[in-house]
Amino acid sequence: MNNLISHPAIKKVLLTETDIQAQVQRVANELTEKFQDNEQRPVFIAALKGGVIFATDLLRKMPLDVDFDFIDVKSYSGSASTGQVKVVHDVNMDLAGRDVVVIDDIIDSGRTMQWLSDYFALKGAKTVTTVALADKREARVVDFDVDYYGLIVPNEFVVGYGMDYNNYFRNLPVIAVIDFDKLNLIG
Ligand SMILES: O=P(O)(O)OC[C@H]1O[C@H](OP(=O)(O)OP(=O)(O)O)[C@H](O)[C@@H]1O
Ligand code: HPA
Repeated sequence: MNNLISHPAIKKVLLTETDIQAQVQRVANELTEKFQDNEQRPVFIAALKGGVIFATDLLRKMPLDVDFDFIDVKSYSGSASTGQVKVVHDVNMDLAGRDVVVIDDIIDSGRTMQWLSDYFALKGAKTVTTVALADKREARVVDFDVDYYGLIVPNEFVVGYGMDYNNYFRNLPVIAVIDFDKLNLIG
């Protein structure tokens, strides 16, 4: 089987596995400090599919008692945002009065995280904290600042560690930039 990292459509590696884990550990420490004296367990909600790999690594680095749930939202087709966030699968938990922490892989236009933040507030969350591994802040089209992030990425389409191009490269263990001229070699 071919090595995914040496796939011709992978143009440049931005972060190695070791670099990623160092940033995940830093964010885990920051969140542990924030929630360690909470009386009630915070609810960590991972946004499917991209946010799951980051969320499972993050939670295992936090020595805290937490609730864990998922929401599946979609807004991308290939590398283009449709501009509309659609809920494919909703959370199961009652969020009224809870401290909610939303985890996603990347914030690009900012639409998804802003929408999720508003959505959980409408469901009655006491607080909503946003966390993303990658912050592509140059690409924002809405005015949104994430509370905690692992790294800032350039305004290019990135893949790996949960981030995909049409469901390819999610399981790439590094974070890399895709070569759009070689996308015909995918599949
Ligand atoms: O800031 P934005 O421009 O909204 O982009 C970020 C969102 O786009 C991706 O999700 P996608 O809709 O591709 O679903 P997926 O996680 O299942 O790949 C990513 O996982 C974020 O949720
Ligand atoms: O750069 C990106 N890569 C993967 N998924 C994404 N969703 C929004 N931006 C991106």
